[in-house]
Amino acid sequence: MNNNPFHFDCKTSWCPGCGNFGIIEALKETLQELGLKPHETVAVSGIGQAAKLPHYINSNGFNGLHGRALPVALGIKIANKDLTVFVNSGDGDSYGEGGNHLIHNIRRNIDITHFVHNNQIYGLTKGQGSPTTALNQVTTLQFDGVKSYPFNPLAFAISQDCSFVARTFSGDKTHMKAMMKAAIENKGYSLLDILQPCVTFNKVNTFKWYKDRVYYIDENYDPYSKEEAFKKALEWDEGIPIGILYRSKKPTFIDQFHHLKDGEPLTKRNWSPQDAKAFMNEFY
Ligand SMILES: Cc1ncc(C[n+]2csc(CCOP(=O)(O)OP(=O)(O)O)c2C)c(N)n1
Repeated sequence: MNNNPFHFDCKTSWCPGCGNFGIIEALKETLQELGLKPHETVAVSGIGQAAKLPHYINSNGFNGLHGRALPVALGIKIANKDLTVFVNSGDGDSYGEGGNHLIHNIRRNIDITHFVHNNQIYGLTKGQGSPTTALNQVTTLQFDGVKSYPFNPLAFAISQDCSFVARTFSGDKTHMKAMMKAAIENKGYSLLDILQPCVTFNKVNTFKWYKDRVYYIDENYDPYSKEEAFKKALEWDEGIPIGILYRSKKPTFIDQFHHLKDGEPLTKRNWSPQDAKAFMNEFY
């Protein structure tokens, strides 16, 4: 008997040993420990193995098109600012097909949390190189190795003054929960990159590979220093820092529009045509 209100008794189509199991358990426990109720939360995703998560958790959910989780999450949050909205999607969905939305979500700073299940491969479509696959790594499609240079999501987010930038590892539940809690509590767009092995299609970045490299960021580290954060984000091969790399203080998207910020969530208002016009005028 599982007493977590976010627990949904169902079968998954994830492979035995997949990092997604640890991630969903950590997420359910974090949401419960934050005192949230399922009806107050929305899990949003795109397409992929990670993106199946909204099907397996007892919250509201929206499974969008590939790469389109962020604009859906943004729309939901604007429509009902009282909801806790989080995105769970893969590195392909988030940094490849959804890369353009990543840029503009960082700019807008909407108050949502983005959990990227980063297994450094396209899992659902059977092992092609993703934006975070290492250079020259042989995959099921790139027989001669990947010839595109890998994307560094954290360095990119830091360079754009993202509100919250952190990394964790799916083999460390305590750390994952601490990062998830901090990310959800942050007011603004929070990017949490979760290193996660794909046991079937990525034979390089295994549990052991990550375990041998990850190290905790020192507790005296100052996440408000952009220079330090950038240096941390560039570390990889000899040691992979996990923890909060960067925070920046800036207003959220909703806080900058009094029509959105003040009063009831949009979904609870009685709209007259004049109200709707005034509302739209603020945006254009
Ligand atoms: C526009 C579009 N392009 C490509 C696809 C095919 N496709 C579906 S899922 C996927 C890869 C998913 O990989 P990732 O986001 O890393 O998640 P994972 O399955 O590894 O969890 C691709 C390429 C699609 N459905 N739509």
